[in-house]
Amino acid sequence: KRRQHRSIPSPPGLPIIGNLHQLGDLPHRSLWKLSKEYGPVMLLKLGKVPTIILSSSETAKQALRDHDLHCCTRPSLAGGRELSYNNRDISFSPYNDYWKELRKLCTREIFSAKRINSTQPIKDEEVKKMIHSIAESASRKTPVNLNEKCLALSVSIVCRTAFGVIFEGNVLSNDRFNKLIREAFEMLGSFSASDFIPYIGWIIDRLTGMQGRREKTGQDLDAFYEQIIDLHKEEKEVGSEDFVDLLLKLEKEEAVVGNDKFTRNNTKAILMDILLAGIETSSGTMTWAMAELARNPRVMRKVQSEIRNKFGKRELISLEDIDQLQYLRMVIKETYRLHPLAPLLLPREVMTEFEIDGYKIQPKTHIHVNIWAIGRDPNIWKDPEEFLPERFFDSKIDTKGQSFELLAFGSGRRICPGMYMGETMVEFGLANMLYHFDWQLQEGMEVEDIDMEECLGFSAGKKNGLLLLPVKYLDH
Ligand code: HEM
Repeated sequence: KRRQHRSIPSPPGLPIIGNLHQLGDLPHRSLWKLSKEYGPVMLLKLGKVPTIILSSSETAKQALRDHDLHCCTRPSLAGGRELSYNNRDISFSPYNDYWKELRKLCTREIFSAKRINSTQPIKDEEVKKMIHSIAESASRKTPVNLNEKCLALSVSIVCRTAFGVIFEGNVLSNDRFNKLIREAFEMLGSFSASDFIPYIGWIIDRLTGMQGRREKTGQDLDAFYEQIIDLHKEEKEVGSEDFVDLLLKLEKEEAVVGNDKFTRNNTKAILMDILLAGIETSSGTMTWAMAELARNPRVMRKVQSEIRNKFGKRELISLEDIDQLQYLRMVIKETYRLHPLAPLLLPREVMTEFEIDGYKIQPKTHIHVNIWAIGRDPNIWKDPEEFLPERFFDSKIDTKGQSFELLAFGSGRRICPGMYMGETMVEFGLANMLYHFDWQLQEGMEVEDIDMEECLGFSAGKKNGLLLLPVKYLDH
């Protein structure tokens, strides 16, 4: 009760910009350090915007479970607005009837286990292609860039299963596409002055070139969606339509979703969600897992033995097989703990006042949950900096949104709807890469030389290429 009258701990800021300068290049790390001094509920002023940072599993639980309904809308931010055709997608839409209906529709048509499992033959084909291309590098004894391999795998799986198009030879070149996705992520992840600094913020965005980059990224992505839509011009037989056909049908019928008449912009906004939310997250998780395994040869040997001893000689480790791979699952959980791809989740905005730890949180305040900090909390995890999958042995902690120690997919109403799609892609890709190849460091390199630098901004992917030498297992 006494605490209710205290103000929320808050690091001192500067006039106009408040605490913006304290975010640094890697905000999740800067905020983690600040939280050690100011505690698990911390109030920052980002320019004019009050922002709460939650850095413990207990405070995350209070916000995302106990008070989810008070804070499950999203703030409208310049980057998201530009790329989502004015928040017409799922991720950036405010909490309203449009979001509810759209999320339901996408869950039924694309995210459900039934839909995902029905696309397994496509995934089998794409994983076989990947194994084949890695095997070529193995026979030439040339290293493989795992960032690129994992990205190519998620791009081709998502483009084929969700958009019904084969990526290679049909849409953008690999290089241009990868750059575009990276740039889009940076746009969504960077703090934009116009969101936080009244009156002059938009001038700053113009002077720094931020506004120009945002518009260019928006235009390039728009051209990409046009290509996908063009590939869907021909009418298909009933029953053979894919997800894009369904969206185009909604447009044609002038369907009303929530209170919004469904137009071409709605279609494109939804394509953006799948593209940006689905590809980098899955490929980034696979890359981090491979980097950690390369740095921890004991764990690498153990996970490979599990897969190889269970299944003997196989062309492909199938999705059903993966149910038996308990240690692989632990390796993936440990990767989510240390390298969550959305380390601050997506921002939420408070709709009605509520309390966390006795502190009053006011409407319009933004909320970030620092799951990167929670993954390193020594009160929860013994030796938190160590990659130790065994910590999940006999543990009930999972990533489904009820274990607030491990929130890689978020929790509450805004939990990631693509969780099953993402998890199966990661498990399937990793199981096969680990089964078919041994992975060696390049000559002259030691495990300590593997760099673990993160990308700038809000998505914490691996910044530099992970180059490892594949050696075909069955040739041994
Ligand atoms: C390993 C893979 C993935 C990870 C780690 C991941 C993680 C996340 C996280 C942390 C959020 C924010 C949750 C919150 O704010 O509480 C999110 C939201 C979202 N994700 Fe994922 N995701 C993955 C895969 C996917 C895939 C494959 C798709 C779709 C193809 C997808 C679509 C979405 C969408 C649409 C949202 C916004 C949900 C909303 O605001 O209602 N994700 N994801």
